[in-house]
Amino acid sequence: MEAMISVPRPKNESERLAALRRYRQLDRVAEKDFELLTKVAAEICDVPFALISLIDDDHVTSVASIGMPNAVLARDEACCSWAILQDGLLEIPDLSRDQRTARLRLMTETGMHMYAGTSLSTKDGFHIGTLCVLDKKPHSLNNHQRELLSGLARQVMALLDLRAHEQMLMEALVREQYLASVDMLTGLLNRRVLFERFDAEIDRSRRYSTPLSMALIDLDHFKSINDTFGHAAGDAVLSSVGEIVKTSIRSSDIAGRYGGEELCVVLPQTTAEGAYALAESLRKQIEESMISIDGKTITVTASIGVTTMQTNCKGALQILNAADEALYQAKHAGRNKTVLG
Ligand SMILES: Nc1nc2c(ncn2[C@@H]2O[C@H](COP(=O)(O)OP(=O)(O)OP(=O)(O)O)[C@@H](O)[C@H]2O)c(=O)[nH]1
Repeated sequence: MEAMISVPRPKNESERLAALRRYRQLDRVAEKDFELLTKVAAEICDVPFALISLIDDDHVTSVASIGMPNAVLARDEACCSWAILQDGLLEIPDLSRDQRTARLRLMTETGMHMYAGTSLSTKDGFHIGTLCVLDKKPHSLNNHQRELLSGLARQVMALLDLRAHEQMLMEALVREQYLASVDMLTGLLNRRVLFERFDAEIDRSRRYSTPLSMALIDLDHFKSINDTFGHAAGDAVLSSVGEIVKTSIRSSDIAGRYGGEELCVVLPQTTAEGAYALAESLRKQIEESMISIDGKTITVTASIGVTTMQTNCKGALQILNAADEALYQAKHAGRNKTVLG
């Protein structure tokens, strides 16, 4: 048996692959809109099969199809790999009579005989995939069908562009929302979002009569850490404490940076005892942590004020004041302590 022909790569292959990556998520989305376009292609060309394929480094993946299920083929096994080598339509009226395709499993195993595929070309001219039609009977398309198939490929590309843009916008939005809500140093919520979420939790707690507690964490003698080791070291300490807090709380808890070296954890559906236990665990973890910076190891302790929302609570400020008062007592009692107010 003759060996299968290996399909040459386009001259601009690496740039072509980079262009394809801009549409990276789309090969996982078999969308109804794309399927409809394959159906239209099959109708126009009066054939039972049509596919939209994206052509990656080694594979050709059909992302939408009619008449056959979506599949992944090795690049040397796909007619589409030949189609992207040229501009315009590649038409092979009988695969068995063309030396490029006569050995393809598509032909020998599934009995496919006719192929017509047109490249999906990006605005900068890279052929990232194809819209193609197939038939088990050998035949050619007429000029009208060729023209419509090429026009339809441009519509497929326009839809791919639209989806890629939507995706980019969504990612940018998620990134913006993240940047606008997180304190970069500690990785916890910033003060504004912390208070928005805190207010919402107060409302929820009132409505459902569930407990709500909070812990205010203040690093001890932080000024002397800055003075001794430098501001960058102080930042590293804050970042490390932020990480301890982030990894110790539940996903329903809300942790934020309240002020310079003060962190705040809002604990929905948590009693005073539960909040005290969590605060103690945080305090111990902070005390035991060794923060290495520039070959030096820095240790730090924290004082924590814990409080829980009372039934007659007037709002966030009242809870914060109570936690602050408990924190003051923790500092007054010698620091590295948790006080329940
Ligand atoms: N490195 C660094 N330092 C900060 C940051 N925000 C606030 N600080 C410093 O934190 C220090 C807080 O000092 P103080 O309020 O006197 O409190 P303290 O030294 O921790 O003393 P006690 O709280 O009483 O134990 C100040 O020196 C601030 O400049 C920050 O983002 N990075």
